[in-house]
Amino acid sequence: MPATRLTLPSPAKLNLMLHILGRREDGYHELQTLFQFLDYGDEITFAVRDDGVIRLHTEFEGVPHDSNLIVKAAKKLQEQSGCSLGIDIWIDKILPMGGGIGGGSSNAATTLLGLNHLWQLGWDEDRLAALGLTLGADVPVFVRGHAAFAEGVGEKLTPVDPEEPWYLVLVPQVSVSTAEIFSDPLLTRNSPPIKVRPVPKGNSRNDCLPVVSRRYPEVRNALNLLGNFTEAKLTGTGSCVFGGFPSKAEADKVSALLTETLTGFVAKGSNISMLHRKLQSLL
Ligand SMILES: C[C@](O)(CO)[C@H](O)COP(=O)(O)OP(=O)(O)OC[C@H]1O[C@@H](n2ccc(N)nc2=O)[C@H](O)[C@@H]1O
Ligand SMILES: Nc1ncnc2c1ncn2[C@@H]1O[C@H](COP(=O)(O)OP(=O)(O)OP(=O)(O)O)[C@@H](O)[C@H]1O
Repeated sequence: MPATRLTLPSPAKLNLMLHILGRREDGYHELQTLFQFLDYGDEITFAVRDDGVIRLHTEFEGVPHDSNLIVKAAKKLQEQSGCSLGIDIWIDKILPMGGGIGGGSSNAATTLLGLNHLWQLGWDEDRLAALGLTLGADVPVFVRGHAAFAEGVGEKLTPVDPEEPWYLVLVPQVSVSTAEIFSDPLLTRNSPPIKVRPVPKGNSRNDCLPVVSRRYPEVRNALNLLGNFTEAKLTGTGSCVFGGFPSKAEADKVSALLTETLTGFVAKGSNISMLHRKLQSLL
């Protein structure tokens, strides 16, 4: 009997560097970025229904049911596969929204992979990643599940295996709109493309940082505080700020000092996403 119920992780990502090379005619930006996953994220439970209805039972503040990327992903997959089954969905949401750690994109990817499994569609990763890209630039890397150097708008992925340190991630209490940052006239849009592989050390800057820290004092403050202990970086368009440590104990020590005034968490960097590790264990 095939499974009819499944709980899957939906991990966060970090952008270890992010360079903006230019702007395309459709307004999207050409990037070079390095994605790594965190062993930290949401958990989504799926239960098959046979009446074709797609229902997300967990409410999101400020996100209507049909605008939720989980529901959008499920509906697109149902439409494009012609599947007559439906799904009940619940999520244990811990990832901040608008934090630059890819929560919405990750939820969409977990939904695509979870439903492909439960509905027994047999879609391969290429097809799921292509559908994912229509939902968001960050969805394909979560579908693939391997740390990657990304180009294009984030969809041309080359798997990489950077070090996997422990990270302290600070979560300033502001939601940053990705579209707002990408439309700022002061954004650097002319970084030279890196042509050498693997990406040489010294390229770890994030071109969004100056614009984000100018607009959001909370982010600037987090960067300054964490910068007293380690190199403090911005992920995506923020708001989250992170720094790497060689051990959990060291990350915990700094966390204990900083999280008196700021929210944050400690998590291990991972080159294979926990979603893929879980799916592998089901086979
Ligand atoms: C900046 C990153 O977080 C790096 O990981 C992502 O590229 C953003 O990915 P995402 O949140 O999935 O972004 P999308 O939902 O596709 O796009 C949100 C908005 O950001 C802008 N956008 C996004 C990605 C990109 N390469 N160029 C852009 O200009 C567009 O205005 C778009 O309307
Ligand atoms: N399932 C979802 N989880 C989170 N946000 C969602 C979801 N569905 C729709 N959204 C909308 O998408 C917006 C961006 O959410 P998300 O958490 O992906 O931001 P982010 O971490 O900055 O992403 P990225 O790094 O990909 O730019 C939210 O503010 C919310 O309005």
